[in-house]
Amino acid sequence: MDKYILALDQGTTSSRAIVFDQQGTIQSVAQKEFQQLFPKPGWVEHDPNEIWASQAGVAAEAIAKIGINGKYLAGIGITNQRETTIVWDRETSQPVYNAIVWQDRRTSSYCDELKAQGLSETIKQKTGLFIDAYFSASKIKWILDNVTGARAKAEQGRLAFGTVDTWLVWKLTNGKVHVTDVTNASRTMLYNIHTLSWDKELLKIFTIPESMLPEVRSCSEVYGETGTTIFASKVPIAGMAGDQQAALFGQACFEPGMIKNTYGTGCFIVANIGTKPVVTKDLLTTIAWKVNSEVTYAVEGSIFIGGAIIQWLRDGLELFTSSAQVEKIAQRVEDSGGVYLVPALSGLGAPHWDPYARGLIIGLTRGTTKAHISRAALDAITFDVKSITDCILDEAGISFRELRVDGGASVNNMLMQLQADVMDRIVVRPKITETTALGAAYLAGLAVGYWSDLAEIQKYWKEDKRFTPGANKEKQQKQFRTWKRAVERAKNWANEEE
Ligand SMILES: Nc1ncnc2c1ncn2[C@@H]1O[C@H](COP(=O)(O)OP(=O)(O)O)[C@@H](O)[C@H]1O
Ligand SMILES: O=P(O)(O)OC[C@H](O)CO
Repeated sequence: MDKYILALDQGTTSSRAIVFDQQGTIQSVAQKEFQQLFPKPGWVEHDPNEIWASQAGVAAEAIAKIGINGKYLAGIGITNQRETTIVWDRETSQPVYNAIVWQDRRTSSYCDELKAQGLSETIKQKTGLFIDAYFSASKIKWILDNVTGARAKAEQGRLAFGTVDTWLVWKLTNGKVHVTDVTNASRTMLYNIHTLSWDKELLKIFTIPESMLPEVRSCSEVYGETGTTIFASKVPIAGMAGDQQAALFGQACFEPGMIKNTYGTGCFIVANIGTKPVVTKDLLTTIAWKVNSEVTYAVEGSIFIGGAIIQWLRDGLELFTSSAQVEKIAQRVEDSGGVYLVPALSGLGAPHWDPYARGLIIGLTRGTTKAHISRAALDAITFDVKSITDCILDEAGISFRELRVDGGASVNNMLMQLQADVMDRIVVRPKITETTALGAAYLAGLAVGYWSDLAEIQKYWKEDKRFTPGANKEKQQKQFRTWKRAVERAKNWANEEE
């Protein structure tokens, strides 16, 4: 019987497990949503034990569906929602607090203090990141400062920190292995992307004991073996990368200048910039992957609300009952009828980095219908993405020909056409849009000799549909300029005095 690779894709709203064969074809999928906890406005948490239980459950289900067990797995690749922060007791493996999710804004005012101390430039130069509550460092500090006894225990070396990749490896190996990979490390705001090490000055600033941190490894190597409970035999864990970097890998964007966008809850536009970490004004510089001891860097534009704005029209405004309906409804009108939407529901990420911005719908008249609002929401997603690709062009000097797309909302053909129009660039959707899981599978497979090299992987990338800029492009570009005025009005809203 042939062997397979299992990818564990631990996302913000669900845990997924996908079995791939040697052609990179999906053989089996299992998925489970888990609880989103919102204890206070702006706070977002997950239960780490539920993350683990759901991930372990879907792993078992995915292999059972095709009647195999661990003996038929050549390796496991892990990919994960990034930045989300878990701190646990090394002895008991029990988390000391819930996972603080990347979307959580509780540390915004602490981040303002760091900015006021003039640390922005130092942190940007060392980590490639903007000071923002998005990243792990301020979340770890919050746990140490707010959970009774946590700081003392951490100082005694009794607590471990991990992003979700680290937590899953810890659980899969029964607490034997405490590692992360360079991509996840590069999102903590504690990792120096030039020296490729935890940065002592940053650890001091955030008052985090180094003993809590995992060992940082490459994205493609054997980190350890699983226990035998789920898989009935030991399986090498051999690949690891944050989900957006894994998607870049799964999209086979191996050459500098290649670029992808994932249209999920948020939108994450990531461009391969080669082996030198260029620090730009408005984008993040991050590690794309480390394979065979070579580090590849990327610039990234992170948009916090992407497909989630469609979810909000569905669940918050109840304009329709399934996200897919937005396309038909928006098609009822020729354009948004002068309505503009700024999806700043959790502040604005790149290129504005304004945690106090809030969502806005402007240009309403008595003639406005839900079709106009639906269209304005689709436009807004493409405008946000265009803001980032403009920065990638202007600041990183990347004049890409085509944008490779994936993620849940990339199935929306109208959205993809609008994207091509406003950017005046080709948009290409591959046959397999589960690129995040595929990237993790490739990384694991390369480490265990299941695939030979990048050239082989490149061959498995197949185009599904291509969207070419059309007749509408001037109109969309004009509306993009108007939309930018709306963005200015949404900025700093939650911070303004009465
Ligand atoms: N046809 C569609 N048109 C627009 N948005 C969609 C469509 N289908 C799904 N979405 C949006 O895509 C998102 C789900 O994408 P997915 O990649 O599964 O997200 P994640 O991995 O971030 O949980 C949801 O926010 C949903 O509203
Ligand atoms: O879980 P996703 O796909 O929404 O991705 C989350 C990102 O990794 C956050 O940086």
